[in-house]
Amino acid sequence: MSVSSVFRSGLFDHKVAVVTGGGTGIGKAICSELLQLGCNVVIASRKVERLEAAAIELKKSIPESSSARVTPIPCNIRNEDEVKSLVQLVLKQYGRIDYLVNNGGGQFTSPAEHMSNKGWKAVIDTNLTGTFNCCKEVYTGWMKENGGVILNIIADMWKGFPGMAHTGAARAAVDNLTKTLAIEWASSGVRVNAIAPGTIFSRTAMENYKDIGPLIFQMSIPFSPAKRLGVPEEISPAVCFLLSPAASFISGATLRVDAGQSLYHATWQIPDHSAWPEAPEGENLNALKDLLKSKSKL
Ligand SMILES: CCCCC/C=C/C(=O)SCCNC(=O)CCNC(=O)[C@H](O)C(C)(C)COP(=O)(O)OP(=O)(O)OC[C@H]1O[C@@H](n2cnc3c(N)ncnc32)[C@H](O)[C@@H]1OP(=O)(O)O
Ligand SMILES: NC(=O)C1=CN([C@@H]2O[C@H](COP(=O)(O)OP(=O)(O)OC[C@H]3O[C@@H](n4cnc5c(N)ncnc54)[C@H](OP(=O)(O)O)[C@@H]3O)[C@@H](O)[C@H]2O)C=CC1
Repeated sequence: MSVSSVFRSGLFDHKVAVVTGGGTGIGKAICSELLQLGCNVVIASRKVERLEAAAIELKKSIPESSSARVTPIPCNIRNEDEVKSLVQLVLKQYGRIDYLVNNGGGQFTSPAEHMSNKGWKAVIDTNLTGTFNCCKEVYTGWMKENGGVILNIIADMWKGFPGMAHTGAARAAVDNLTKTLAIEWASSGVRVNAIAPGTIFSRTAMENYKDIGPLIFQMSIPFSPAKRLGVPEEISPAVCFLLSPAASFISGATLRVDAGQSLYHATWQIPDHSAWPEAPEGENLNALKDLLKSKSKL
């Protein structure tokens, strides 16, 4: 099926997507695009006021000719009971869940040695366990019998994630979970994929890092081959593609939407030091020492 026919033919009409963190940043751009395509959207996250304000804003973007609706449902994805209740509420209201986008998540910056156990757990519970909770409840509640598509948002953790060890570990785990679920749930007709964004600017993403937010986003620019930051509207088309029938043979894949950032420099600076263990004695080490001596004479 060609991409143009998918996006023109109303294949998202009357479908239902649950998007965690759908009221801000990347999630909001995904919802906006799905609504444009005729899909009903449920946005789920913790901060009720912000969620409801986002739903009002998103409603305004729905074309008059469209029957698509947006529904805010408060939910902390870390809490299994709240996720169960989210799925039940969506099924009660809409009677189906065609798409799950696990976008809700985040972290704080800290060297690993200074992370408290509580902080580590908060990030693992949010990004790994929260994603698992949503996948499991949507699968058992609907997709097991009816099929569907799951899309997990992860991060550029391919070279480790110095400064954010908790999220690096959680996102790498979700990358692996994506592959496992793609196989375990294939026989239900469920496709499971992930997207790993590069550094994506939005006001809400920046504000999460408080005073250092503007600095860390600005400092990221030289580390992108694009020499600019991405914006949420550069992630949402890839999400819609992977949800759509145009991706009907894609499962267990992680798509990097990062302008090549993951192939380029790492941001973490390693200071000069002499703490590394010595290389073994021998002719190669002697030759290396000779090289360094001659270099120091230059
Ligand atoms: C430019 C670089 C970009 C890198 C690429 C990635 C970018 C993004 O992902 S941008 C999106 C950012 N958005 C978010 O992060 C939103 C969601 N984030 C959160 O909700 C928090 O960061 C959270 C995951 C840690 C959850 O926080 P919260 O609900 O407040 O959790 P707790 O109250 O249970 O706190 C638990 C515990 O966590 C530690 N902690 C939290 N924040 C910090 C911090 N800023 N610095 C150090 N430690 C932190 C702390 O131990 C907390 O316990 P208490 O000390 O008892 O409060
Ligand atoms: N911006 C970037 O550079 C990158 C972002 N990402 C990831 O993309 C996703 C979206 O981030 P982005 O839009 O940039 O940033 P935002 O901070 O705008 O979005 C994070 C969203 O997650 C929701 N959320 C956080 N914790 C929970 C929870 N426990 N339960 C339910 N919802 C939760 C937040 O809502 P609330 O606080 O109301 O719960 C918020 O809507 C996140 O997972 C992020 O880590 C990945 C790579 C890069």
